[in-house]
Amino acid sequence: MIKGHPLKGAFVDFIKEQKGSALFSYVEKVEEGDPIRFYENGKEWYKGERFYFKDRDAERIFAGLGSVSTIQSAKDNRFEDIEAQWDQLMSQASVHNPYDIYGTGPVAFGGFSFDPLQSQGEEWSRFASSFFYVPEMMMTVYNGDTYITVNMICEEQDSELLFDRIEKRKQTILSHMQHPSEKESVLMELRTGDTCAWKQSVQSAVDEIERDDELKKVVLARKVTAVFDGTVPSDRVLRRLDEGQPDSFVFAIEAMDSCFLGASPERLVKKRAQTVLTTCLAGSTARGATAEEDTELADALLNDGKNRIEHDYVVQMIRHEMQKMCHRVTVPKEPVVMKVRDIQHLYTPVIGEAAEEDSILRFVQTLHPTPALGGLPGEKALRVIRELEGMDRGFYAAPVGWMDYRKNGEFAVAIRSGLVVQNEAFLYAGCGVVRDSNPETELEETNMKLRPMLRAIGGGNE
Ligand SMILES: C=C(O[C@@H]1C=C(C(=O)O)C=C[C@H]1O)C(=O)O
Ligand SMILES: [Mg+2]
Repeated sequence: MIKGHPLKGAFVDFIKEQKGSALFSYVEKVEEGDPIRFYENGKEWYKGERFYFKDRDAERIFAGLGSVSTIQSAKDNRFEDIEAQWDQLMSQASVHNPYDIYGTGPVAFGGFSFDPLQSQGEEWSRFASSFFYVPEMMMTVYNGDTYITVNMICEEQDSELLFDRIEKRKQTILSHMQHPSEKESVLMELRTGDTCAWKQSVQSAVDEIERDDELKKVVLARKVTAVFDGTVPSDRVLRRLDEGQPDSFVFAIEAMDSCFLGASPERLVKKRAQTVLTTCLAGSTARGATAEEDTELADALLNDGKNRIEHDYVVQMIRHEMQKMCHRVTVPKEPVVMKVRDIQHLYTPVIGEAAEEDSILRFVQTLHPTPALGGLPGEKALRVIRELEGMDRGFYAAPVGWMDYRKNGEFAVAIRSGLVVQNEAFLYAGCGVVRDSNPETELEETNMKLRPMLRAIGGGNE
C-alpha cells in the first residue's frame, strides 16, 4: 500500500463522481531523469506501447509508457476525427498540473500514415492509419528539468488498486537504473530492391513532368529490407540514433511487436500559443571529408539550379497555405544550408502567427504532405506516387509527434526512418524528382539518406 500520496484521495473521489471512464492526470517534478533509460526500463511492463520523441534542439524530450486510451481513426476526415476524440477525452478530464510547461500533463503521441488511400503493406499491419497513445506514464525533460505525468482511467471499484499499482511501477522504473540489455542480432542480408527499376520510375516521373505542364515535382521513395538472425533490438537502435544524431528529431513509436523509429531533420509544424513554426527542407548534397570541402559542397548546393527549384516548390506551397491560416507569416527570401551528420539540405524556416486556440492538427492536416515528401501540385503528385512507387510508405514521410491538452505540440516529418518487425527492418528513403533530375544522382541521394538508419541497425559504415 502506498499511503499518503497527496492525490490519491482526489483520484478516488473523482472516479467515484465520474463513475469511471474519465481521465485523471497529475504531474510531478523529479530530481533528474534520463528519458532513454525511462523508455528502456518501461519495457518489462509496457513493451508494444511506448514512444520517444526528442526535438531538433533537444529542448524538449518525451518518453511515454503504456496507453490508457488509444485514439484512432481510419475515416476520411481522420484529422478532425482524432481531434474530436481528444476533445471528448479532455472535456471530462481532471488535470493536476502545477507547472506551466508545454508537454507536461495529458499528451497524445502518435501520427498519421503518409497516404491512407495506399493499400496497406503487410509489414505495416500493426499500424492504424492514424493513432495516438495517451500514455499511462510519461517523462518530459524541458531545459534540464524533469517532469513525470501519470494518466489514469479506470472503473470505480479499481481506483485504489490502480493508483497504488502505478505509483509502485513509477518508483521502480525511476529507480531501476540498470536497464535489461537486449541481445544483439546479426545482420544476415540487406535487400536493396531493384535499383534499376527504381531509376526507371524516376525517369518515368521526369517524363510525366515534361508531359504535364501543371506537374512540377514528384517525390519518389524506395525501401531497403534488412534481415537479421534474431529479433532486431529496437531499444538499442533508438539509443544509437539518439547518441549519433544530436541535430535531428529522434522518435520511436511501438505498436505491438513493431517499432517505427528514425532521426529526421525535418519539422512539419510546431505550435505554441500563437506561434507556429514550419519548415521548407528540400535540396540535398553530401557532407565533405574536410571543413573546406564541406563548405564548397554547401556553396555549390546554394547555387545549384535544380536543387533551388526543388526547394522553391516547397516554399511556394508552404507560404501559400500558411498565409491562409495565419494573420502574419515570415518567410526568408533565400534558403540557408542545414547540416546533419550525413547530408546537407537547403532550409527555409517559416514562422506564422495564428489564433492561440487554433489546433496544431489543423496545420498538420493542411501542410501534410508538403512538396518535400509528396510533390506539386499535391493531389496530382500523390497519384503519380501511388502508380510508380508500388509500396506502402506506412508512417515513413508522415507526421509523427505530440499534442497537449491545449492543442499545442510538435510534429516531425518521419523521414530517415525505418520500421522494425521482429527479425526484419524496413528502411525508407526518397528524393524530390523535378524536370532536371538525373536518376543515377537521385539514387545516390537515397543511399545517403539511408545511412543514419543503416548505421543505427548495425549495418552501415561508421
Ligand atoms: C524524402 C526524403 O527527404 C526529403 C527530400 C529531400 C530532397 O530530395 O532533397 C530533402 C529533404 C527531405 O524533405 C527522405 O529523406 O527520404
Ligand atoms: Mg533532392
